[in-house]
Amino acid sequence: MTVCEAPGKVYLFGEHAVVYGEPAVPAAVERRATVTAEPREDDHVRVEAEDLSLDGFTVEYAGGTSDRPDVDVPTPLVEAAMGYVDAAVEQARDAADAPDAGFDITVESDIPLGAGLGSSAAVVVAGIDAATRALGEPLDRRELADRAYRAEYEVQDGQASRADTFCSTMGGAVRVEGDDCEPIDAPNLPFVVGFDGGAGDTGELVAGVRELRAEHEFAADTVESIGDLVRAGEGLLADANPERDPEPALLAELGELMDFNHGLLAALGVSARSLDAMVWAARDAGAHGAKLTGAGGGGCIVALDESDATETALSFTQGCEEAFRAELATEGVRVVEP
Ligand SMILES: Nc1ncnc2c1ncn2[C@@H]1O[C@H](COP(=O)(O)OP(=O)(O)OP(=O)(O)O)[C@@H](O)[C@H]1O
Ligand SMILES: C[C@@](O)(CCO)CC(=O)[O-]
Ligand SMILES: [Mg+2]
Repeated sequence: MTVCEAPGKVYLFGEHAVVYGEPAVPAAVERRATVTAEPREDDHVRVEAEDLSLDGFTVEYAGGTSDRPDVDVPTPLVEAAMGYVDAAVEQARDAADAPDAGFDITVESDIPLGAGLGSSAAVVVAGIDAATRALGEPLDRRELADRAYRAEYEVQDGQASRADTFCSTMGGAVRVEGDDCEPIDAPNLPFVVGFDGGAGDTGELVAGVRELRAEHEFAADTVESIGDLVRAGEGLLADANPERDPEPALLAELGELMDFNHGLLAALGVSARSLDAMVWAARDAGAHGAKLTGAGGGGCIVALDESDATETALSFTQGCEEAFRAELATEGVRVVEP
């Protein structure tokens, strides 16, 4: 039995635009998915997902092979819930040249699903790492990140960038532009997260932006403007001393870019009333900046505030179900039990 865990992430800048080749800067945070992989004698995949909630109810089931004969939940829901785990297992089988390898998989996670904190990427990264190690074929991090990206790309029908999975694999802050993925040195930024208790479907939200971008040149220009904003932000990070707490002036400039990024994402149709309410509550409380994080449509915002004011304000904001400080996860995917 092998146990691996991988972190979720927040986007400082660049979600959605990164799907179209613009740069993005996500940062891993200490909310993790833990996957246990135990090889089986047969070719079945049995999955127990303890922390799985879909559309307001919890799905708990044990899955057989991909047609899952022994679950009592309608197949489309099961496929929606377990698509990422299935894709991770397929990548592990391919990497180990073991097409009929069976596994008992357990997934536990403290990353809210569909909330913009990269739960899918963390599950896929930890799942591939645990399954390949269980087969005696551990992957180096670059191949692991690449295979995890291919898994998300498949599940999301081609609507995925490398950003989430590279960030969850490597930890820390990273810069992704197309196939160019690199860790970057960044100061430990004071992230505060607000969670509305809801969720958005990444594949659907990305598809919506793709359609808008194809239909209107101004939407394509908006995506390019996010890229310009990200390049400005990474320039600020490059000039900062990663060993020291960020200067107030840096936080103010980063926060201004975050505010602008949120506005552009809202123009692309991926914000929501609850996200806007939390963003404005954070700003009114004195946050340097605030924006939705991830695919949007519901879920989480991320703000910069070294004080407790934003976390307190969010906790009293109607529509905010949870507010918490998100510590930078400097370590990416790691082995809990070899
Ligand atoms: N604990 C878990 N157990 C099993 N599957 C999970 C778990 N957490 C997430 N998933 C899978 O990931 C899906 C959510 O992924 P999705 O990309 O839509 O949102 P996200 O990754 O949380 O947010 P974002 O992609 O915007 O950062 C769930 O529907 C489920 O298929
Ligand atoms: C919306 C998106 O940019 C981030 C989702 O967390 C999709 C992706 O990059 O795969
Ligand atoms: Mg995701």
